[in-house]
Amino acid sequence: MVTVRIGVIGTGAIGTEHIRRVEQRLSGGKVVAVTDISLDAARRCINALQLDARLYDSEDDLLQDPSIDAVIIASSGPAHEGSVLKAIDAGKYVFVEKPLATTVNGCLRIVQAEERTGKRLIQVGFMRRYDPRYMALKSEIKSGRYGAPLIVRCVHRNAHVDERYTTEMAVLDTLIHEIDVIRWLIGDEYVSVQVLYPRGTRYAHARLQDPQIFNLVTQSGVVITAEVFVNCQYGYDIQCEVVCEDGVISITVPKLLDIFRTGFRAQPLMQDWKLRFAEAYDAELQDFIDHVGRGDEPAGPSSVDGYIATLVGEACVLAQVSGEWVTIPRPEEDLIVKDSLGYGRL
Ligand SMILES: NC(=O)C1=CN([C@@H]2O[C@H](COP(=O)(O)OP(=O)(O)OC[C@H]3O[C@@H](n4cnc5c(N)ncnc54)[C@H](O)[C@@H]3O)[C@@H](O)[C@H]2O)C=CC1
Ligand SMILES: O=C1[C@H](O)[C@H](O)[C@@H](O)[C@H](O)[C@H]1O
Repeated sequence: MVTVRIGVIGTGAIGTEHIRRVEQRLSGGKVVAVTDISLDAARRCINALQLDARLYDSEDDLLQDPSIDAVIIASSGPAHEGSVLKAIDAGKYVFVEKPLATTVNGCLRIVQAEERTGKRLIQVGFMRRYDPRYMALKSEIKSGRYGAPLIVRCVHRNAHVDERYTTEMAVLDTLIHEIDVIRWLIGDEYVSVQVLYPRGTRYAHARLQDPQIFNLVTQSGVVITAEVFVNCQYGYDIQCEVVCEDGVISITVPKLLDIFRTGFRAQPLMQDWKLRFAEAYDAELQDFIDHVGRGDEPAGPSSVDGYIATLVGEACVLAQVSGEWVTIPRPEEDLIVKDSLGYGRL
């Protein structure tokens, strides 16, 4: 096992978190280079984490460094396609935050470019597949003890978002986690989607519909109701309940503490994704580093998973605009075959 030398493109919120975990918590990896479209952001990250890493003026320069084995792409979503394609061209392994790309065609360009190399290079940051609660939920469903899944109810609530967050971002920035993790949980593909807009909260800015309810149907007829509410005020609340023929299985809200005081019992709630999914982020990146360090191909969520998530996401955006039920195109047949052969399946 060699130490995987990592370059990071995008040193914002999650980029900095990923660098911190590689440097301070995980094994087998070292961040040796960083870049960001804002060099100040990259310098702040190097200083804050006291990194022994080279600052590159651009991703092009970073990707030309032959000593770099792999890159973590944690820039803003619209930038992912270009960076991933350049990284594939430079022969680097790639861990890319979701979404793989913000358009279906962009995802297909990536899948085809990766395929031309003859090996798997990409892992997508769908970390919920590595969350102990989602893993336990999947294991219970797969056991068959509860019969077939019939209905899935999800809640994805953030306390607040800022003015940059738009109605459409509720899909490729937020709901995309449910889109990926539910198809992984129940092993089924989506066929249609409808969006409902309940009465809007006064806390949402003028250009944001909030909350939103996404109703999705799968090939086997499972109905998924996913609530996205990004100004819920009280905290970061991620829920998932699977109703099966012989029982109901749901993910519990993680308990930090039980606080007792006169007349009250309270449990503090997590306020954002960093803490709620800390174990999952560590596990997904450790998995990536372990595979690359052994000379194996990444085995986590694949470029095909990223393509399918954006394909479904595009249909969700159409449903947001039309207010009608939208048919979700079937993923390209050969890609499904490849994916069904365990390509990127955990
Ligand atoms: N898996 C998860 O739970 C989470 C995933 N994300 C994803 O991670 C990505 C980044 O999100 P945040 O860190 O919250 O955003 P952020 O805005 O805090 O950071 C993005 C960084 O990328 C840089 N950047 C933008 N365009 C660039 C380009 N073309 N080249 C290089 N750097 C560029 C920006 O200057 C900024 O420093 C997004 O795709 C987001 O969806 C974010 C939060 C949680
Ligand atoms: O990927 C993420 C985070 O994991 C949160 O769940 C979302 O609410 C956020 O919008 C997104 O960036």
